Amino acid sequence: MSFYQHGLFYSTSTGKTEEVADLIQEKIGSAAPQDIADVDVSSLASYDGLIVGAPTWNTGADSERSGTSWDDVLGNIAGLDLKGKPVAVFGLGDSIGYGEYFCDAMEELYSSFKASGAKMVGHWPADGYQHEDSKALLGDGSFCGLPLDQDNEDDKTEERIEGWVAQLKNEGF
Ligand SMILES: Cc1cc2nc3c(=O)[nH]c(=O)nc-3n(C[C@H](O)[C@H](O)[C@H](O)COP(=O)(O)O)c2cc1C
Repeated sequence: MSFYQHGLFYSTSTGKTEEVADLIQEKIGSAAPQDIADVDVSSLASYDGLIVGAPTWNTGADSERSGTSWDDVLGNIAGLDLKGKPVAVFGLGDSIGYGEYFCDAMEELYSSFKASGAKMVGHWPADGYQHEDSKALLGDGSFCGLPLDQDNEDDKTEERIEGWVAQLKNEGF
């Protein structure tokens, strides 16, 4: 029996990231997903590990790409002390309609949590996606987290989550 407590936090505009958060919860067995809008971000420090997810909107902007409540709290998160805590990012996007900007907002979550000292886990190979480009690419052929495309590839989502969750467990999550 594990006494680790993992938190799962998301934001959404049209509900797709919330649906995916529910599926991730089912596969990993974390606590119920919470909308980051309903949370005092200082409480994030009380978890043993975090999974955090956002959609990408605000195409073409330099920052605040999620278009959701994350945009208001990422600065505060960067200032928290999450030293050594495993944190994994997922993102929702449209790899065809917005193929130059696929899941860009993942990069903003990644950078903010990384600045807090968190141990970033859950990088994911970019093979098998249809995007042209993304800020969330790390330069080594991987994304900084798990991108999911409910607009074009929802048939791949469950398998991707299962693979990612298995990887997180191998990475000490
Ligand atoms: C106006 C608009 C802008 C969008 N911009 C992007 C984008 O820049 N990059 C991307 O990957 N997806 C983009 N998308 C797709 C959404 O991220 C995608 O539909 C996502 O699943 C929505 O998640 P949500 O329902 O949780 O808000 C955009 C969608 C709309 C309608």
